[in-house]
Amino acid sequence: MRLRIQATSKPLAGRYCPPGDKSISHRVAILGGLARGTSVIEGFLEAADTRATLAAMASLGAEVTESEGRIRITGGRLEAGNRTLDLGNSGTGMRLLAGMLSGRPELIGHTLTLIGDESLSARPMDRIIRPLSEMGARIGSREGRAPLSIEPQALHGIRYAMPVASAQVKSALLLAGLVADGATVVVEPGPSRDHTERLLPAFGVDLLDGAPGVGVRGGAELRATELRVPGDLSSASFVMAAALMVPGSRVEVDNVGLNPTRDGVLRIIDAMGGRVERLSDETVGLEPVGRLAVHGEGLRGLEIPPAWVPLAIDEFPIVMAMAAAAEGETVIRGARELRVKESDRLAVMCEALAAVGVDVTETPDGAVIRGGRVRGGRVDSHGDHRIAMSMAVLGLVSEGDIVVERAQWIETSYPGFVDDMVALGADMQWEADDD
Ligand SMILES: O=C(O)C1=C[C@@H](OP(=O)(O)O)[C@@H](O)[C@H](O)C1
Ligand SMILES: C=C(OP(=O)(O)O)C(=O)O
Repeated sequence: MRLRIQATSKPLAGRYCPPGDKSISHRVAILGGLARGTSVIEGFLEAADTRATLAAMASLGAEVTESEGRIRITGGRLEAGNRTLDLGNSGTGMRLLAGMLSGRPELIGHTLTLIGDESLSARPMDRIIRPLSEMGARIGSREGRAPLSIEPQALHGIRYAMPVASAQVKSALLLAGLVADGATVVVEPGPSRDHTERLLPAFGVDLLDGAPGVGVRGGAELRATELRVPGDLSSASFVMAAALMVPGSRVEVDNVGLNPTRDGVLRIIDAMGGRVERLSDETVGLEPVGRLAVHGEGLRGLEIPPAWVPLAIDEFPIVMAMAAAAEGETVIRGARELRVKESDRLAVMCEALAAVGVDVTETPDGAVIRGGRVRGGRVDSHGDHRIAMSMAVLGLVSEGDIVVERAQWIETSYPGFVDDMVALGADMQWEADDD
């Protein structure tokens, strides 16, 4: 399916509630499946990635039911069996499950195979295989890539200094550490999202302060819990960018997660001169959540401090789209990690921006974007949800239409994206492919 976007003639306006947080939903599916009892989860993200993780836990024996917008997960009894688990497009699902499964005592003697789609099968898994193997895990791979075949083994804790800030690596090790002998401690080179650390205590697991790292001691029994998943700031950032880019817009964003380990996009918007008011702040359960008002009053280019990159790692495609619509030059450095996401996001965004007439130069670890004129044209999502949504947002301020081919990949993280944008006044429509 392709998505056609017309420049909007009127400001965007209204109140908007983002879908549930993807990172937290993955973690809740896994921890709920491990915990004894029934966990009740409100706001779980209904999207392809999180459904894949939930389905994997169900095929490992967790009971999952859904009613009245809540899911109930009854866990604590993983079933042995030789199974193939399909994680689709989801790096988080594959890496966290690999960590969780690699030491499960009830699965020793069996082999679990983790597979994914073409994009996921090209992404590096050696970053988890190496430290998990150090703990005693046995994980086969195709030269460090999926499919992964996991033969659960008794594990021992390690102290691991991570070479890159990655919440997926950190979480894979902490999940493995839940059943390892002794303490497992991870030390990051810089902060990455800390949802796993916030959730573990809610499921009855004490964290170890391994300053400057964080850890767990093996053997804790997880207990079911009730919690509400906040709205996803990464998904909301597409709508926020649209409101910032279309002059005169005012959009209120409700119930959005404001965890400081992943609010880099708010820092970037602020440094671009974008006006985002914090109307309220509260802590819902374990995570800070708030209500924001976003105003379309213009943006200017900036040099993004490399230290902010891990705090906004998934927002770079939309930041690049904002930079294209901003006045002046934006410089991105220290963002090589973007090359190993669902697509090579530096290459693909630079190609897409150039295709719609933006003056952009790709660099080995970033890009230089000179904002101003966006002519319009046809681009391909490269099977990457965030590329599709970023280019769709840019279509709102482009001279001619932007057409995004293979935009159905939006389903990966945000199936309601087009409906939400249209409800706020955007002009975008699905078109069937020609053939
Ligand atoms: O832990 C998580 O939920 C995520 C961590 C990030 O990946 P890395 O850990 O590879 O940086 C991010 O890109 C991904 O969308 C979600
Ligand atoms: C990188 C992403 O997800 P994952 O690594 O889970 O595929 C993303 O959602 O942008």
